[in-house]
Amino acid sequence: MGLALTITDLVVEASGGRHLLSVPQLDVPAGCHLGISGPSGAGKSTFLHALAGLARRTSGHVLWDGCDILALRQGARARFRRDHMGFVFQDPLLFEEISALANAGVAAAFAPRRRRAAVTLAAGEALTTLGVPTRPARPAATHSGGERQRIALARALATDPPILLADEPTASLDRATADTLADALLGAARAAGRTLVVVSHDPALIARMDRVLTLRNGEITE
Ligand SMILES: Nc1ncnc2c1ncn2[C@@H]1O[C@H](COP(=O)(O)OP(=O)(O)OP(=O)(O)O)[C@@H](O)[C@H]1O
Repeated sequence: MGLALTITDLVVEASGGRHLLSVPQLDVPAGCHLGISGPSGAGKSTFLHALAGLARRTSGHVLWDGCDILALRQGARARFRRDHMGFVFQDPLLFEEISALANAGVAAAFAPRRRRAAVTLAAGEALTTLGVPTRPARPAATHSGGERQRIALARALATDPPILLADEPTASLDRATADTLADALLGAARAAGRTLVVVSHDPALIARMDRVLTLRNGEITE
């Protein structure tokens, strides 16, 4: 099941003090599929980074089921991300020399010892569900663009995170491949009631979200 998001008085500043992002209040229920759109430079990636506690010079509150990620120290934030969040980016960011399964299960190396086998198992299951061929094993570099992005999605799902954060997940894919990835992303979110936040310029992907926020100059317009 997903986590609910509550933001109050969130401000992210540039080093000179300029406001890159300002979100006075936002409530997103658990399991919601939230789309973030807006022109280039509007603050979309900054918003996503703030949700994960990764943005610098941040003030205010970002609560996931009541836990304020901005109030946690660095180590606790990293553990919160590890235990609750899966990330997908425009670039799949794979280790090119190792297999799809080794990539999808890479979180096992960082998981608590008792969870490692489950992460590896879930990685294999996610690849199967997403239709990524894994046998015979071959380097990730030899997989197609669409497969590579689905390997990245399987990697995000292997820890069974209640929150999925995606930044332009379809931007490097052609239309048909982008639609397949969108099916996979939304299917994975829906299957486990995950809270999904997707930053995208892709109107077809954004149109499939439960709710869409448009960012302009660092401020939200619904
Ligand atoms: N550390 C920083 N210092 C100063 N300016 C920054 C910093 N990080 C981001 N910015 C600026 O903040 C604005 C928002 O950046 P952001 O990457 O969030 O935009 P975006 O909406 O995701 O854009 P795009 O769609 O092009 O990826 C941009 O003008 C960017 O140059």
